Amino acid sequence: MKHSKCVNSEYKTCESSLCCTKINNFGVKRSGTEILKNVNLHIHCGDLTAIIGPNGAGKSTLLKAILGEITHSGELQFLDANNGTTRPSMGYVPQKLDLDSSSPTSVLDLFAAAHTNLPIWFRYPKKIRERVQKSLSRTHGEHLINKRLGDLSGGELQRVLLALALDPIPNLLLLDEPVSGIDQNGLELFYQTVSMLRKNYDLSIILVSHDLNLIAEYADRVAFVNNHTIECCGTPQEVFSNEKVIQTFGLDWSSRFQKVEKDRVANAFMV
Ligand SMILES: Nc1ncnc2c1ncn2[C@@H]1O[C@H](COP(=O)(O)OP(=O)(O)OP(=O)(O)O)[C@@H](O)[C@H]1O
Repeated sequence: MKHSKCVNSEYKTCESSLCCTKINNFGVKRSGTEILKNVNLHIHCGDLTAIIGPNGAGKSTLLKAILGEITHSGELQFLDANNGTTRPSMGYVPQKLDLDSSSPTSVLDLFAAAHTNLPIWFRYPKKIRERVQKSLSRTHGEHLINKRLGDLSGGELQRVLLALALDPIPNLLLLDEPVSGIDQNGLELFYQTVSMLRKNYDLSIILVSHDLNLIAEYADRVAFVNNHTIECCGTPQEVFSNEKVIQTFGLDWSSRFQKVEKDRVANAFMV
């Protein structure tokens, strides 16, 4: 079988898009141990880039380094055709959140705390409630506004955190997919929402993911993190037919992609 040759991180030239984020030569050491080295990645506006890799490969570490939450070497650039080179604004949804499930804090309180200096025993101005309602509608979570955070299901909490990360709309959205607490339907809905958001807002999205089926369906690009670096990057089809990826996940996806391509051609003739 012929495997695709993946080139570390480069897949499009920045000139082809109005903006892009460049991760240049990132390295991370924690407690004296090298977690990541020579990580290079270019993300274009409107692209959903999935980060995959085995457990402990450094996927969450990469997101935290991009956020500036942990120290790293290398640099992050945001190139915007209109504004030149700047630092991108970022939204982030973590993999897990340690919530006190007995706390009376509501979804509205959470947003108000992020957007105002008002103590939570104050009655919120109407415009705050309207802004939160609008934010939640982006992820189909309007009905959750008065719910206690501790009462939200895994999928509902994910929708609330996604809405919060999108207010205001960032240049770069970083999502660490939860590995527990969300069922398959909830995950599918999450991917559909993310996919729709990137189109509507021309957002650059980096998503750490464990669900290869959903990535194959929704991601524009995939980066495979292994042995402390990005070993392979390209379209889902390119990455899933790479030998190292097949070995790591024990899967051969080439027949699946041939079927997807056959269905696409068949559908095109039926129109
Ligand atoms: N604060 C820390 N100090 C030292 N090592 C750490 C620290 N945080 C994480 N690590 C190590 O860094 C490596 C990468 O962790 P990370 O959480 O980024 O992996 P991951 O690819 O996101 O894993 P998973 O798929 O299991 O979520 C792991 O070996 C982890 O033990």
